[in-house]
Amino acid sequence: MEFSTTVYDSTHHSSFYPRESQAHGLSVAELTLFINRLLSTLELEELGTLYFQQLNALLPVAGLSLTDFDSRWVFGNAKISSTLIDLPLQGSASSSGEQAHAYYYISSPLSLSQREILFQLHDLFGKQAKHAVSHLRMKGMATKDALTGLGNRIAFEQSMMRQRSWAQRRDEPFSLLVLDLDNFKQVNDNFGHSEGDRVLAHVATHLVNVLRDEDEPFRFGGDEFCCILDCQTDQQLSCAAERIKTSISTSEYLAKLGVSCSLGGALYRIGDSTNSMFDRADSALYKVKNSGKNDYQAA
Ligand SMILES: Nc1nc2c(ncn2[C@@H]2O[C@H](COP(=O)(O)OP(=O)(O)OP(=O)(O)O)[C@@H](O)[C@H]2O)c(=O)[nH]1
Repeated sequence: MEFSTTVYDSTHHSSFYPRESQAHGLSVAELTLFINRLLSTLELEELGTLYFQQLNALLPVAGLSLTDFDSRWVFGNAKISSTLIDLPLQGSASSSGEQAHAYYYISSPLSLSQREILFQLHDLFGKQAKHAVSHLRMKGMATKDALTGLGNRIAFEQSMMRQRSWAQRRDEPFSLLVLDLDNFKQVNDNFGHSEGDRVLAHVATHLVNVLRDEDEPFRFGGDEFCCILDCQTDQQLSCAAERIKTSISTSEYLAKLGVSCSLGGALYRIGDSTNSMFDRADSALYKVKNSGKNDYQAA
């Protein structure tokens, strides 16, 4: 079987590809692993899973199986040879606008009818995959705050539901921090709304940078943010809060505008609803607000 090196060179993901010497006779498991790794970098796992699962299930109907092909997805253009079928996947453009293709390297000649079946299956599942991608994009838009890129209130509610059910099953608490900016209104009043927007985006970047991967920041609304944290004790929660406070208070940009932050935190208690946990953290926050701001209190 011949491999076109142009295909390898034309991708941005060459490190994910099996070396040429390994590329013959890939097992379905290896192929799936490889596809999943590639797709996970493109944030299109669902698309790939849907497409290949369904295609895989139906290929035997046509007397074919994935072991007949060395199939892979790449972005960009590739040269098509007699040993290659290139099927662009509609609606799968990457963020840079390139489209995903499924390439089938054919180890043995296909009959015309086999090719025809492959094209039809691709067409059918490609369309479904396209819908899946649109759905994911819409879901992303519905749960993201457009200004900061953080999860919005809907995402917060969803995440709290997951965390609470996990905490109940595992009997492991988690934590919630509520953060409200101090003196934010004066930025809008003195420098305009767009400067205020810049401050909100700046704070969001600080949260993303300072939190661990397993912790999640959200914009709750206005100048209020929430963080769901993998902290299981008051001490861990207080450490995380201090890290955030230090990060915000050492920003020269925010200091120049006179903006700091107040924080309230609550640890999950068995039987807590999202509201009861939020209310505890929020009352701690308002105690801080009423006693001079720019500090942290636990509930
Ligand atoms: N620029 C901008 N401002 C917003 C946005 N959403 C809410 N605001 C403004 O944020 C301000 C929030 O008010 P407060 O929290 O009372 O203001 P503050 O000065 O931080 O008050 P303290 O919390 O007591 O320090 C209001 O002026 C809102 O108009 C937004 O998306 N962009």
